[in-house]
Amino acid sequence: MEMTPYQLANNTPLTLTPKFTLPKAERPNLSEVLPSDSIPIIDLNDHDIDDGQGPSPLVSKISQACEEYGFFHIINHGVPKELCQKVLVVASEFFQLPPEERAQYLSKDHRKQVKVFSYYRKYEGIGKVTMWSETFSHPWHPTEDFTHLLPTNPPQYREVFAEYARAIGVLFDRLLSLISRGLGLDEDCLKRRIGEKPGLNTQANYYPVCPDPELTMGLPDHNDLGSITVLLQVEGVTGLQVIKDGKWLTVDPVPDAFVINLADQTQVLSNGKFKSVRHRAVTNKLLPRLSLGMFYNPNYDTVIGPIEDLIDEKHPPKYRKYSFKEYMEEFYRQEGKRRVIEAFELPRTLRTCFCFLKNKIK
Ligand SMILES: O=C(O)CCC(=O)C(=O)O
Ligand SMILES: [Fe+2]
Repeated sequence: MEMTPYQLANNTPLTLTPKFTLPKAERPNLSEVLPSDSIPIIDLNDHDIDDGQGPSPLVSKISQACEEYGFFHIINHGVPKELCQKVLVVASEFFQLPPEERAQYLSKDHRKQVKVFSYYRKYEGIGKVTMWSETFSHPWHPTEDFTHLLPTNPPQYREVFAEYARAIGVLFDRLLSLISRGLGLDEDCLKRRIGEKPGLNTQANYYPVCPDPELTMGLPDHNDLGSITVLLQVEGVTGLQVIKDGKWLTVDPVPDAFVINLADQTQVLSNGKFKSVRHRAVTNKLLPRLSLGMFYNPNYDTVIGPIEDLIDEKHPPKYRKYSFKEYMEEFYRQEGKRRVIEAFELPRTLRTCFCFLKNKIK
């Protein structure tokens, strides 16, 4: 049965024309992707009192997951199930609006706060290939600054989103504090280092049904930019994959869970102890998929670099200090390659020198 293709906001039908087809070497190779059984599921209700001997069982589990995977699920996270369902409904209704209604948000200008766009990658000899998805992105806090820019259709969008953002704000504080303690730091350390007035953005990714998922990608492989990401995915439709020991693993949705993934700034702040993991989203033949990421980024003026308490002779700094503005300039310079922190790595010879200078660079 022929399906009617999804109409992107720019009124292009999403079909397997060369514009949306990946060169052979870049295809997802789905038969080689492994199942996700091993990705940790962490219960936030676990025992969380430090007993004076070491971190609480909850903090130990989190820090182990951050070190080994940089990716984990959380359950019993305190965000009501109904609220998660409601936010997925309004986000998915948004993508069902007629293309001309979504088109008012179309923009390639990265400074624009509220925008609809599609990811693409440039390939040598081929040029741009557009990914099999559409993304709607906007800030999630402080709501009074941007709510008037959000859609009035679907009618509940603004209200549901504001409620979801409040709940996720509380969750971010808890996660940042658990991850900070997992690094052996005080609970406010990470949040303090990510700094004042963080850039809080959300991204709803819609992946329409694809006649041949082997030929396309929903979202190409990348690392997230900020500190941590809280991702909600619709249940029953897979698509997210992460790389572990050189192999792609699927991250199947776990009921009532969020996926937490560490992003580049946490890898740098932790001096490489905690991993920002490469991930991607593939497409599906039978069902469309929707994911909703909530991001917590430093603002442009914040200076990021390995936290001094984590540096000693055995752990010389792996990265130089940079402002988040510099990081983003590098990000845009790479045009989607998204291997940004590699540009801030210190050459090995310099790392040990920095140790001698430790007191000076504080
Ligand atoms: O759709 C997904 O599961 C992945 C989304 C993602 O990686 C992102 O928005 O950064
Ligand atoms: Fe991501």
